[in-house]
This record gives sequence, structure tokens and C-alpha cells, in this order.
Amino acid sequence: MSSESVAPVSRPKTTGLHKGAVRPGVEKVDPIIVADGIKRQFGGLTAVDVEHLEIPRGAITALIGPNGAGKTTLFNLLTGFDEPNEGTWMFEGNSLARVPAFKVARRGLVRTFQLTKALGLLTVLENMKLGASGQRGENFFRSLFPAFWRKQDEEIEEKARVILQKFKLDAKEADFAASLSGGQRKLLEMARALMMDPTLVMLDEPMAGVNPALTQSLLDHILDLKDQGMTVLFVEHDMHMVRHIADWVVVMAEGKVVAEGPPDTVMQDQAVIDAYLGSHQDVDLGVVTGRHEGELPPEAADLLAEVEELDEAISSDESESTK
Ligand SMILES: Nc1ncnc2c1ncn2[C@@H]1O[C@H](COP(=O)(O)OP(=O)(O)OP(=O)(O)O)[C@@H](O)[C@H]1O
Repeated sequence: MSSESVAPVSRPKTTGLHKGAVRPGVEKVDPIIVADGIKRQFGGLTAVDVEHLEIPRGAITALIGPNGAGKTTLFNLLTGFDEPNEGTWMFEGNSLARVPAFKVARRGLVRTFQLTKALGLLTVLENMKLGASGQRGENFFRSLFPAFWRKQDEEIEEKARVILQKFKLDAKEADFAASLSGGQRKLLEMARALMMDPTLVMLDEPMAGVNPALTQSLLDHILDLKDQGMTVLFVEHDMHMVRHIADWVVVMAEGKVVAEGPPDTVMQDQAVIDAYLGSHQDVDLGVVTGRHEGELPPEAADLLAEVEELDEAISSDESESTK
């Protein structure tokens, strides 16, 4: 996604989310997730090693970090799709340790899934129905009370259609999901998650593969989730998107949380700059941060350009808001 494709978002950021000085593991005023001592090892590799992390309720939190930082693994752990070697984590004050993924989802913590090949062969409406909660649909009971199940199916379809309409996918309900564009698939992934009436929606790279024409619509839908009272946690590589919609940013590197805070603070954090230059440890970071003259490798120059661009965006936002 290019920076030009993102129109400024006028909806206000949620602030006042943390207690005390901003630092990794900082306490939140109203945390929806509290994780402690979470470790996940694959053989000799420690993919996740998070000492303490709180996700603020009612806000949009971005989880960022370089490739292999452990973001997806942490997502899988929090949602019950994987189990840590150590650690505890609470959602709404209740432990989720050893709670299977489908029960985690029923409790209101729902994640989006990339549309797999198999799901692509189902229609848009069928995909939505698969995402529905409360389907106590065991075949035995179905055969005993067919009328009851028909009614439940009808209710689920009705709910699916209301959500599809919001996402402007209603005209496509009978189409195979595989026929949707990249952006429409992302919308369907989000719409499907809403069938569970989630409290917390976790989005995995919501902007990946999205045509710039649909970018703004996706951003708006994510902001709508917050306006409707939901908490959002998303993994994203696109820093422009993070800057525009995140109220809070958590930065991971090598399995650990290396920084967190509001986007404008985090983007200038030395630990974040270091994390993104992880594969260029030979680079003099004084050069990257502009303290010394010197040659920058292309990746470092790109990062610096991005940081400068964000700085400019922040100052122009600030001057707009003081007018
Ligand atoms: N099932 C697995 N078996 C072995 N190693 C794994 C497994 N899953 C993840 N890893 C390793 O754990 C580390 C963290 O991976 P993870 O996918 O969580 O990172 P990430 O931050 O999501 O990266 P990306 O941004 O590239 O998706 C990587 O070194 C990865 O190779």
C-alpha cells in the first residue's frame, strides 16, 4: 500500500490507555488481555518469550516487528491455536490456558483467518455461516428437532446477511469466496469474525494483498469495530496503516516485547529502530538516527525515510489540531 492511498482518518485516537511511564509491559488502565511469562519454543528456538503484556480494552492495538519476531506465534497462543511451554494469560479476567480455540472464540476472542483454498470453494454466505456462534448443531439433536434447527439456520442466515450488507458483500453472497478480490476477501474474513459477536477481534495482516482502492474502506471497517465497542488487536507490516489507525503499538523482536506505546512515540523509539535493523547490526545506528554522517544501506535508508515521513505526518496532524 502506498502512503498516498491512505486518506487521513479524522476519527480521534483513544488515549490515556496506560498507567505511568511508557515501557515494555506497562500496566493498562483497563486491560482486556493480561499475559505473563509466556514462552514458546520450537526445538532450540525460542519463538516467544513475553514477560508481561497487557492489551488495552476498547482500543486498536497494533502488533508489529520484523519477520520472525514471534507475532503470529503469540497470536496463535492467545487464541488457543497453540500452547505455550510456560506462562499464563487472562482474557476478561479469566484464564485461557488450555482452553481450545473454539471455546476461546465463544468467549468473545475471535481471530480472522486467511481464506484458504478449501474455504474459497464455499460461497460467501456459507463462509459466514461457518463463522457463526451458538451452533449447537450436533446431528443427533438435529434429527430430533428438525424444526428448531431450521429456525436457527434461518436466524444465522439473517444475521449473516445484515453483516454482509454492512461490508457491501451482500450482492456476492452466492459467489464462491475464491472469486472475490484480495480486498473483498479481507472484508469477508472480518465479516465472518463478526458472526461470533466478539469482544476482541484479532486481525492477521488485514492489509496484505489489498488493492489501494479498498484500503480506506478496510480502515474504516476496522475503526467501526472500535466505535461499536470492540477491542482490536492486529498484526501488520504496513507502518502507514499502523500510524493511521492504531491507538497503541506493541513492538516484538526475537520473541520479546521490545517497546510499546502510542504510535508517534513508538516509531521514534531506539529499540524499534534497532529491531527493524536486526539483520544489519554492523550499521552504525548513530547514522540511522542522524547523529553521525555516513553511508546507509538501502534498508536503513528506507526505514529512516519512513520515520521522517511519520514525523512529518505527526507534525502536520498536530498543527491541524491546534488550528
Ligand atoms: N511451527 C513452527 N515450527 C518451528 N518453528 C516455528 C514454527 N512457527 C514459527 N516458528 C519460528 O518461530 C519464529 C517466530 O515466527 P512467527 O511466525 O511467529 O514470526 P512473525 O513475527 O509472525 O513473522 P512474520 O512477520 O514473518 O509473519 C520464527 O523463527 C519461525 O521460524
